[in-house]
Amino acid sequence: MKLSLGCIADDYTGASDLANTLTRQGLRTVQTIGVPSDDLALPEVDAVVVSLKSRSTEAGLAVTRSRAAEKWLRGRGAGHVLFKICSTFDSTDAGNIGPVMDALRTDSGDTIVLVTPAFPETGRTVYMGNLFVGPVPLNESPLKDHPLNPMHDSNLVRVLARQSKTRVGLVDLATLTRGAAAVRGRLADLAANDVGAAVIDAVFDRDLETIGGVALDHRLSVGASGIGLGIARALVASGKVKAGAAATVSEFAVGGPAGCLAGSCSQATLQQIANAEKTMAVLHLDPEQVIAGPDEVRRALAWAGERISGGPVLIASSSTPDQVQALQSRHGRDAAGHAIEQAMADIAEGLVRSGVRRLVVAGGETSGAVVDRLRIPGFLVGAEIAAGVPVLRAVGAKDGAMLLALKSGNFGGAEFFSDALKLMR
Ligand SMILES: Nc1ncnc2c1ncn2[C@@H]1O[C@H](COP(=O)(O)OP(=O)(O)OP(=O)(O)O)[C@@H](O)[C@H]1O
Ligand SMILES: O=C(O)[C@@H](O)C(=O)CO
Repeated sequence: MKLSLGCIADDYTGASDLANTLTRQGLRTVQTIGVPSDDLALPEVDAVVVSLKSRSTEAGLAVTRSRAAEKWLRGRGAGHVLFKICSTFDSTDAGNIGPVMDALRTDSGDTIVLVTPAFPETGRTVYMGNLFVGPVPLNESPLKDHPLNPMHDSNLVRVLARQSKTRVGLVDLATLTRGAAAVRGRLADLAANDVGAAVIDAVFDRDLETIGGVALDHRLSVGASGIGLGIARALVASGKVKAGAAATVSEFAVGGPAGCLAGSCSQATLQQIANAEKTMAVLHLDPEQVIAGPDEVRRALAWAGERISGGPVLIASSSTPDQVQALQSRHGRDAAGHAIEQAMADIAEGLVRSGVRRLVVAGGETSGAVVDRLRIPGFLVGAEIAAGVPVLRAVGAKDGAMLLALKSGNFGGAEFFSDALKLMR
């Protein structure tokens, strides 16, 4: 297997978002959980998205894991590697986007790296280096209240410069609009001035197509699904990937009981949970009790056990920003987050033990904890539930056939949970 594109995603929902985008553009794509072991039978594919849980870990660990993934991908022939970050640039001044980018740039030998989290289909656009979420700058969006990576600066040149050892420059929309040659010229000027990373504006998919073509001159790029779309279209346009070759994923029904878990506290998820109350049984965990010990997990599993044969259930730890802040001030941000993630993984494990084979999970970190606990080594991409969220069919799972949907916190429409289950037969 010789890969046309290798991808390293810093969380699992982000990985399935990217795998979805690549598949929709015609690339045969598989999402793996971590660096695949040699005995994992992978189908013939154009792209592999290695999912890491490295967005919110200590930066050194994120670097080590990302380098191992890059080595594996290069070893399978990937000439270009995309480091997939969040379309809302989730990170702190300690990392991890800058440190991982720096390390991968050194390994790849590139003088300059293109960086853009733009993903217009989900309202993420970049102008003059400033990231917008829908109509508002990042720092005015709900991301300012993110439980792990609150974003208070929308200027990505500044944000990345605080994280990276290299100088960071900008390729603005005016340059991009003049075409690929103008972008190449600007990159050459920046590189000549010792700038190692260039944030590039993008507002429309056509901007990403230009960016994708230029990115393939290099061995590394950094961004969200939008740049993935651009690169995929460039690979197809250049004939390196045969258009429409994407494998059709088996559609056989998995059936049985279905469960949903929400650990995301994003505004979008809170609204989706409120709407789910109309169509399924919903249990709101008491986060304080989750941290106190295992009884809250037992209570949740007993509650689910009484209802699951009658229809899908949703179990949520999600709270409002004020409640999240209060909990974090009592227990610490990381300790609270970790305890709740592990409780969600315990609940997922219990649900699967009781026969659930269709599972929807909301939240990147939450999804990471759940998928790790279920020891699922990889996924093939099925139908698209919402922009950036596909149905995933597990490959090589010890529990046999299984369908999952891993929803990024901010993604999906108001009825996401029922929309997902309608497609997860
Ligand atoms: N009630 C709560 N109070 C404090 N923290 C919580 C609560 N419920 C969940 N959490 C934690 O908040 C974090 C949510 O992160 P997660 O990545 O799962 O969602 P997200 O950030 O909205 O999604 P994404 O990363 O896909 O955008 C997790 O660490 C989770 O354990
Ligand atoms: O890019 C995004 O917004 C998502 O794929 C994601 O990474 C959220 O965790």
